[in-house]
Amino acid sequence: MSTIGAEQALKHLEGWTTATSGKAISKSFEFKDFMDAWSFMNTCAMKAQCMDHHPEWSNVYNKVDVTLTTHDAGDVTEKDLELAVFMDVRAKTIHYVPE
Ligand SMILES: C[C@H](O)[C@H](O)[C@H]1CNC2=NC(N)=NC(=O)C2=N1
Repeated sequence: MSTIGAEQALKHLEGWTTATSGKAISKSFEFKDFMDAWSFMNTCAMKAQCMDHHPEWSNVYNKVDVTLTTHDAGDVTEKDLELAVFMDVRAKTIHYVPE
């Protein structure tokens, strides 16, 4: 996996910032309610599992705080960028329809 570093990754992303002294990237996502936040996390969890690349994140009601880094590399890699792009697309398209 190639290390690209936070600064390089941020050139391709909107709303993300550097974290952990440039060794990670972070973003806070906000949704309509808990179900939208949970739906977002559910989809991203499946993507993360498929990639074998897992986010550090926390959820409070409609907010999800995400930090991405590659533990094996100790830095930001293309895998973090791929997961960040997936999260941004998912956050934009999310639409929870209650029963
Ligand atoms: C053994 C397993 O493939 C590794 O521990 C994976 C799991 N998920 C991971 N997730 C993240 N974010 N970084 C890693 O280096 C990593 N490594």
